[in-house]
Amino acid sequence: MIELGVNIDHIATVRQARRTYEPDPVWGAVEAHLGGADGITVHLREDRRHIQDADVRRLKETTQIKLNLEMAATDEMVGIACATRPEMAMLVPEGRHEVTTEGGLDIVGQEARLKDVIARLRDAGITTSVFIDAEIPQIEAAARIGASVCEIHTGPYAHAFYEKGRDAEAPAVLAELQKIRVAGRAIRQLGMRFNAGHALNYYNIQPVARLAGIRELHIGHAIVSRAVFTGLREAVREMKALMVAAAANPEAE
Ligand SMILES: CC(=O)[C@@H](O)[C@H](O)COP(=O)(O)O
Ligand SMILES: NCC(=O)COP(=O)(O)O
Repeated sequence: MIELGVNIDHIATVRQARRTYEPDPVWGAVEAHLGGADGITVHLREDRRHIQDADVRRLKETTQIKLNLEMAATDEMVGIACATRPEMAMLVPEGRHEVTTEGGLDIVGQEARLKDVIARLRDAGITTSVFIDAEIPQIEAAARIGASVCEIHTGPYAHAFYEKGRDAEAPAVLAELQKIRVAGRAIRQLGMRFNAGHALNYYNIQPVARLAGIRELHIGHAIVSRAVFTGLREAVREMKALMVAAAANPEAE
């Protein structure tokens, strides 16, 4: 069964706009769970622009579904992850001036250091994931450093989909989807779990959810945006229904 991890960063973004106590991401996690989420994702950024350290601790204590902590591969973040022990930690690249994550992690260029980070997380009992572009050298490097999961960056696919008038059959969209498909095959052949995420929404989700062997999709901005108008539980329910319907007719292997 395909799983949905709901990224609740932007509940904290609204809270931090006033540096106050509401809306509370922990309430968001409960609502997402009740809407059918299989997991909760938060990105504890080095600049703490949205999610705060205390949020991660409170989520770990209260959330009854899996917690996925997105983090830069720094000593500070590894320390927080090992102390908090989320079910999964995903290494992501971070730029101080980016609005959101702009690309996948370059594992090839820093294998020895990332291998050590992955080992420290694994020794703490945390499932290790890496956020990477749909490129075979990065997938092979992920396997070499001992990652258990690869989350393929779906941003290029999502941007092509939007730019081509939300036409899922446009050649540029099909080309980006094909890169994710090929990446997924390589990830599975190397014995890792095939996840995907970034900029997925209610319109572009189904071709990705149909890919052979896809296990988990992480979606935040689109769900929290819709939740402003429908409530989070309903926004999660609608996304999960689209995913499950698509995954019921998966692509052939
Ligand atoms: C790794 C990824 O694709 C996103 O989840 C991103 O890291 C979320 O961070 P923001 O919520 O700050 O955009
Ligand atoms: N890792 C991707 C994620 O958690 C959600 O990304 P987005 O849907 O907020 O772009």
